[in-house]
Amino acid sequence: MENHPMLNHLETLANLETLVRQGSLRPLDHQFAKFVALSSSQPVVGSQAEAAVTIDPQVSRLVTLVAALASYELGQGHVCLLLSQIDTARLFGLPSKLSLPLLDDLPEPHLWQALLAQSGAVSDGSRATPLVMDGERVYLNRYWQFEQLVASQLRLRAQGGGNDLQPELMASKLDELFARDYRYLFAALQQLEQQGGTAQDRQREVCDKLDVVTSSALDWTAIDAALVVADSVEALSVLDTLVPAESCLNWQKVAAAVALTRQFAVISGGPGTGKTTTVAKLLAALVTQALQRNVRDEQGALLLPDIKLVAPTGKAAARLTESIGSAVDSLAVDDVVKSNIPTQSSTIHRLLGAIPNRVAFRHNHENPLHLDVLVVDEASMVDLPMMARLLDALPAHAKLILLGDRDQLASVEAGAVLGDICGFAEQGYTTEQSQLLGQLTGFRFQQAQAAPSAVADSLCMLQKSYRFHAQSGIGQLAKAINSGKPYLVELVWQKGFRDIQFYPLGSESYQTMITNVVTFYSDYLDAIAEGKVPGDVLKAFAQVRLLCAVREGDFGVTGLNQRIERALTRKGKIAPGDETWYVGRPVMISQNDHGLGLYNGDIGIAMYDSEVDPQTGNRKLRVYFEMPDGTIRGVLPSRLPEHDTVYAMTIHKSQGSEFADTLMVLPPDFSPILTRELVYTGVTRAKSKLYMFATHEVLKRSVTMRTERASGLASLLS
Ligand SMILES: Nc1ncnc2c1ncn2[C@@H]1O[C@H](COP(=O)(O)OP(=O)(O)OP(=O)(O)O)[C@@H](O)[C@H]1O
Repeated sequence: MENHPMLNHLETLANLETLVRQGSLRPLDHQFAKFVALSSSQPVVGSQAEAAVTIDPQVSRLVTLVAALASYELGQGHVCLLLSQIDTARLFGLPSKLSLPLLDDLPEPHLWQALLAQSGAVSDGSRATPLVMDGERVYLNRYWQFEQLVASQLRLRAQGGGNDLQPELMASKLDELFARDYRYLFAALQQLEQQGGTAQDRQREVCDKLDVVTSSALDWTAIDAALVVADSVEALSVLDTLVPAESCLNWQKVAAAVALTRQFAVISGGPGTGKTTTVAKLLAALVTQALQRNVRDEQGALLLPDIKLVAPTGKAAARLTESIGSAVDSLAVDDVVKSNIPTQSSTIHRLLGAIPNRVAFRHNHENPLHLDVLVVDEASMVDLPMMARLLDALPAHAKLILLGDRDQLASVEAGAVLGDICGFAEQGYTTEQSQLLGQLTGFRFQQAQAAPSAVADSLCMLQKSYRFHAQSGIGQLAKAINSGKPYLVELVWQKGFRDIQFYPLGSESYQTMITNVVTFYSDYLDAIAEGKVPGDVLKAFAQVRLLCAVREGDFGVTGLNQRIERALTRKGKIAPGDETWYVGRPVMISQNDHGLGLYNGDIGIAMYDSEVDPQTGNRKLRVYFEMPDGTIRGVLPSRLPEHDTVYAMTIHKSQGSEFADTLMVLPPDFSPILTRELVYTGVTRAKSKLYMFATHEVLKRSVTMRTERASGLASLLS
């Protein structure tokens, strides 16, 4: 009886159940372990295990624990459990006195692989088992399948796509679209003249504005002589010969060329590096190519690419609609080209056809999407399951372009798809791709040292920010944070940039933070009081946000929301009384409601309806939202899906948004949630001004901590 397998399952399960009761484990993890424990009692049919081991109690005990661990890791954002990285003293993040007894008579983790292979609940993916083991990685079966699908689709699409490319036509189109614009250089030179800039300063501006890469090969005496006499933008065109195209490298042009040559491309870059501008030009090139090809369908209609634009959240989709709209507007191309580039974006959920109360979507490989080109913005927010569903629904011929910032936080749910893909960016291009890109752009490329990954030819990283110039503290701070070197971050604060302000955390600065927030939020509340339309009120609210790293406590979203609410009430800006709902209450949706078209992360503000209800003679309080297409919708509070007050929000939830004034607070005690990616994401939400409230110590430690997400995607793509 002592070695009875069920007794052992039960023992492990009982331990796991205790952890659930203590709040250390999710009920879901326990349930999954229970399910796996049952499956594990089925030996592998026809295997050696069936004959020799049948149901080894140690195996079933181990597989039960591993199932709970894999499920727990998934909850932490990891796609799989890495057996080699199991810390026996900290299972489920527990202290060692609780962790070690869970292992009891189990062997050291380096022996687990062999034991797990004997379980009926584990396979290499060739059988329908709840767990899949791939080397040292253990997956929940569905997640293994998602990863396989994403990897195989990306590998496939990264190979081709340039077959119908017309290199000469596209090369001249790219030359036109990415032609040098001397206006920026002229403006910079004028500013330098006012400041008494030197020849060295002028040289720096030329290198920066014209993307010079081989500066030593240029005749700087002749160039400077031309610069000092140039009295107009046109006069700078002498630089066409003095600074020839071969000495420059415009990465935006390269990014567009990469996307022309592949069916799958990634354009990654920090805020304001021109991802949207580049994709607008790329779409113009694709439309031009189709117009010139002049292929018609049976009805005689011209065949033009069906282009769709999407983003993971409603907010991000609304931002994309706005930014691509203005990028397309400012393109120097024919109206017929412009009019065939869509500017309306939607959410990925909407594109895939969300079905209420179901995880499945209307579109999948059996019912693919109708499109030729798909642009996905804010791709760092797309988790592994969503990427898998998107790729599954993408028609075989379609081109997929991912835009995003690889340095931002990974998706809320499991995976770091964009980060994993971009890990190959430093490998360089293959000989074949270097030649093709050279033909398309006129630039010369260094070829990859070794055989690069299957996706390396699909990647382009944009480095130069057009939003944050050299005098911008936000840009410098973001760069320093990404370097992972705290002393560089410290140096940036010391330089005294006007757009960033650091407040060492303390009771005084805490009060300053609340006072600042109240002053900033007065703008949108005054707009309501002045009877402005909901669209304007939402715009005013979107100018400011307080971002927190954590949810609970005085430095978290919940505590700060209450404090801000009280402070605004004292100021007479809002009047909540005992009511949950009051005029001016801003809320964020935390649960998708497909029927209402409201999604997790959407922000609305409560205001009175402009019309009087004929029955009551009163005006109804509604919560107004901006929809992805830019329209405004008012919803009765009672109809809203789950939501929270949103004067303060987590940095996680702020992804895909930007605010003119961003206040950011880190808790006084360090915790593993505080990472470089978190701080970088928070800082780069600020467009004009950043106010940071933190201790130097916590900020320093956060900058050195990297988010690591276990996954096998990079190895499948290598
Ligand atoms: N090559 C360029 N020369 C001058 N200005 C540029 C260039 N590329 C982009 N810009 C300008 O920089 C700003 C940011 O560009 P864009 O919106 O394309 O960047 P983005 O990377 O998409 O930004 P975000 O991170 O906000 O999505 C815009 O005002 C755009 O007009």
